[in-house]
Amino acid sequence: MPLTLHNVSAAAPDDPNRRLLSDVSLAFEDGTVTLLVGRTGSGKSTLLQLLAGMRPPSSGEIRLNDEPLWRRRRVTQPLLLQLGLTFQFPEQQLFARSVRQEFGYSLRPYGLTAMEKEQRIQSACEDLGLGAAFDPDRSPFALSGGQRRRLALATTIAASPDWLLMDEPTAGLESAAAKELLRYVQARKAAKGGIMIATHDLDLFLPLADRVIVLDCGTIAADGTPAALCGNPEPFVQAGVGLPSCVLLSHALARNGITPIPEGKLSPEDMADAIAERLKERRGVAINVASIPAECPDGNPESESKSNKSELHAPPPPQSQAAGLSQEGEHPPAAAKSLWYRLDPRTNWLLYLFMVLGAMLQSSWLGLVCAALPVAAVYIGLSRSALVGAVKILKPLAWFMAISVGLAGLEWTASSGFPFVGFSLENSLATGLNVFRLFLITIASYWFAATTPYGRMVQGLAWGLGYAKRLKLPTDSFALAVSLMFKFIPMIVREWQRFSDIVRARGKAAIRPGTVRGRDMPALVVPLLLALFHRAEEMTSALEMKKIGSRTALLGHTDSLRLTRADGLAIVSGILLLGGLAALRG
Ligand SMILES: Nc1ncnc2c1ncn2[C@@H]1O[C@H](COP(=O)(O)OP(=O)(O)OP(=O)(O)O)[C@@H](O)[C@H]1O
Repeated sequence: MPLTLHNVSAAAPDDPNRRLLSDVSLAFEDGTVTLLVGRTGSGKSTLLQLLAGMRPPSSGEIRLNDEPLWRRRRVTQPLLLQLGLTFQFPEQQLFARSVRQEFGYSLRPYGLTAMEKEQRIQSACEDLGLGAAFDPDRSPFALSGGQRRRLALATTIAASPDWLLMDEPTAGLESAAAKELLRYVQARKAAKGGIMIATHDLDLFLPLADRVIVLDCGTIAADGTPAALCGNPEPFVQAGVGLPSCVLLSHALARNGITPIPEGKLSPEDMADAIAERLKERRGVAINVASIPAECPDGNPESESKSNKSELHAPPPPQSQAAGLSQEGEHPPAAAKSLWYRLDPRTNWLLYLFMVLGAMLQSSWLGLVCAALPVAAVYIGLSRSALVGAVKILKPLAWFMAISVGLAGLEWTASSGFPFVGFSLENSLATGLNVFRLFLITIASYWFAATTPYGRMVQGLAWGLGYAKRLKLPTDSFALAVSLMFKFIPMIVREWQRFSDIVRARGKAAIRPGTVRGRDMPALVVPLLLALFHRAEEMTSALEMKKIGSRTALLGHTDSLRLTRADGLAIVSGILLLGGLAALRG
């Protein structure tokens, strides 16, 4: 049952013109272990997610057992059941009250009997060396970090998918646990389907891999057996992966006059045997060390100097990758050409405050509808990803609004001893007015967070607070709270996206990407909240540290702030609109 990609490309969700993968054609055969290697941001996770049916390709086709994976923007459940994806930091996906329930969630789509489930759990725990230490009724949160990581991997392994796709499975695993995983991969090789591992840990996985695919800027830079690539390791160097230890050792031995280790000796044990063999030969034959050039690994001075050169002059990371490495939220998306992204942050602050004040001032529905118009207008020209993020935040808020308005209208009366439920439109509308105001303020806040990179936001704030400081007002704590709040809003959207991908992969729901089933909500919300608490804690400490280090560091520098004509126009329009809204209230 081969898994194939034909001319597959993938675009960035926030910019259809930015390609994360370009024209990739690959075929994966049963019984193979394939490594995906490449520097960070080269597209390994993107490729795994495409193969797992997590996101559709922007062009090209993916087929499993000769059937197209995607039909009408969905992957059918029978195909999804054959694919198992483990994410980076898998321990963050845990949510259930017990280890057994955690497995239960991952196994539910497979319709197994209770006994089959129990066997799968036992076997997956043993496979990952969790056996004896593991009580299925224990809370997963009572486990150590490494055990949680293994448990999360075990939940996918227990489902026994034909194609097991693992993203950095050994990151953060202790060496013994990594060896258990290695043993599992080795043992599973004979089963139907195959295994794909995106990894930076070449040394660990090379000896058992059948194939290595080197990715560079979303394209296939090399595709071959480990032995062939170690024999000609230039693609590793070109793609910024670095040379595996077996190649480095071979080079070092050659420099010391020991003939390079034959191809295919990739594990420490095999290399040790080969070295012992060479040393035995050496005792018999006197080797003229001086005849081997000092810089030459394989007797070919050209290849070494070439490889050294490329190591020293590795190509700079491509733009797309540089973007991937940049600070979260520090740069607007590439597609972001609209006016809002180009304004000075002080203008964005003012427009945001005008929108909030405009909404706060209104006490009638007519006033609120008028206040909603400029809030809607500023969304014109936002990038696609910003709009998608806004919908994600606003949808649950709209539900909350509808439910609150409905509940607020309910009236309980006890006439003739019977409880009677009535409905007061007046009460309902009064609540609706307040909730709608909150809705507008949230939309305005999201607009501000989406259009103003965090660093610029802080600069704008610093400028304003500079004046407050002169009046001896306590500005630092205020700055800290505001900075945290605005850094947090886009982070919620990103984390929601990440965890909704994880529950889709675990729950095997044949639904469109970006949607989540009601029954998957606990598996989404619990890890999401935990991750957000964790991030909030980290951010608060980091910002506090900055504050302690220097009272002004938190607020940053304001030298790069420049007001342009467009800023002037935007501010004047904002003031006029606010004046109009204030008059409306009067
Ligand atoms: N949801 C997204 N929106 C925009 N860009 C994205 C998104 N996901 C990934 N990218 C970009 O796609 C490129 C490839 O990312 P990917 O995660 O596939 O790389 P990787 O090789 O797995 O990196 P690593 O080794 O760090 O995990 C990066 O430049 C990244 O910034």
